[in-house]
Amino acid sequence: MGSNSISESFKKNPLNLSNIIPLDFEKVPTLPVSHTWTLTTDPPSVDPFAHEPLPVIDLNDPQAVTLIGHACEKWGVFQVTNHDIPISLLNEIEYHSRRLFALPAQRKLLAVRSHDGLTGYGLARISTFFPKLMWFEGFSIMGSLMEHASRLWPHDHTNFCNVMEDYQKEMKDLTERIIEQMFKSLGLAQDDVKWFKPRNGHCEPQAMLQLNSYPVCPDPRHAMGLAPHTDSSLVTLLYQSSISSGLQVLRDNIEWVPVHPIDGALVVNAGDLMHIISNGRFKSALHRAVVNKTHHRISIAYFYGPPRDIKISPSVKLIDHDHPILYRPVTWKEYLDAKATHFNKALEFIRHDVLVANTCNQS
Ligand SMILES: C=C1C[C@]23C[C@H]1CC[C@H]2[C@@]12CCC[C@@](C)(C(=O)O1)[C@H]2[C@@H]3C(=O)O
Ligand SMILES: O=C(O)CCC(=O)C(=O)O
Ligand SMILES: [Fe+2]
Repeated sequence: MGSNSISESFKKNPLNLSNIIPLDFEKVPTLPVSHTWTLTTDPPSVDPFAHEPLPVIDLNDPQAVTLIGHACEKWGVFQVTNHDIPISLLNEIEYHSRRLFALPAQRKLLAVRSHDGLTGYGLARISTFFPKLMWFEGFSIMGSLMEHASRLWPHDHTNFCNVMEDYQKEMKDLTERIIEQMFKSLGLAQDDVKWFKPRNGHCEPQAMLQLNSYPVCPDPRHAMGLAPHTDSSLVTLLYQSSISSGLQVLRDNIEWVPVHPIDGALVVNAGDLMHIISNGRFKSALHRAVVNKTHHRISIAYFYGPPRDIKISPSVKLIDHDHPILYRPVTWKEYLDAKATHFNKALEFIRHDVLVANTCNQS
């Protein structure tokens, strides 16, 4: 793979084993100190009628483009219905994810992610930035899966692999449909974002699939499922099974608002790269996942990003006297490098006006 593929970023920013290997959650009756957070994750005291609710958009709505634009400006997150992903496929991916996480810990560790790799079992990459560990285990998939899957199920991984592959194909098409609508709402046409779905098609987007598992937790108020972060992608599509909620979005920098699961709906997250292209017009929302005492929660995130070597920068159409350019061009790989060092300050690091300072630091 070329030096600008996102997996190069994981090689360059390897993790420590203690930030990869999850706890054997079934074996701990109480919350260990290593997983006890000082802040409580109490349910937000939001008056459901005090604010505009998080948008739910019917993709067949003739107004969909406008609605998506508004949702991205106000929230950076929304849910979509009528997306044409068969419910049977959503059920299947949930079934296979649950089957994976239900394996004994020792078995799962046979497929653990390497310290500089992407595919495999482990904690979230952002774990390094927090003093406490998360009540979380994940399985990341980028590119070929066979090797890891056959360690989990030596004789019986074909179904798992097929479902993961089908799901990624469907997600790619849907994500591109939604991105097209986002671009439209910004007034951008095919010619303004040439790398996106090029007609000759030799410029493949990079994407990765992440199965998230939040086991039942003995003390959810003092635990964290997935700590607050923004997604580094262009767009992330999240399927959260309707069994239990857990995803929350920070509204106006003040309060955590739950994203209630809607049967068969998908959550769309505008990522940091979309924020950059839109020159700050679209939010990439800070979100987190909390855990609970009764239900093992599963979610499946599909991160979509530009092809390697493609520099993402604010669209010239969105820059004018009143809207000066905010960010300098970055590839996804460069952005992930910045994220691996600066985490939630990565966007500040690539601000256009700090260009000189950064260049000096690197030399
Ligand atoms: C393509 C991506 C998106 C990454 C980084 C890279 C590979 C791993 C992804 C996740 C998956 C789990 C949540 C997250 C926050 C994490 O810790 O690792 C994601 C992160 C990001 O959105 O920054
Ligand atoms: O599990 C969730 O609801 C959130 C997952 C998430 O934010 C992610 O995978 O980036
Ligand atoms: Fe996320």
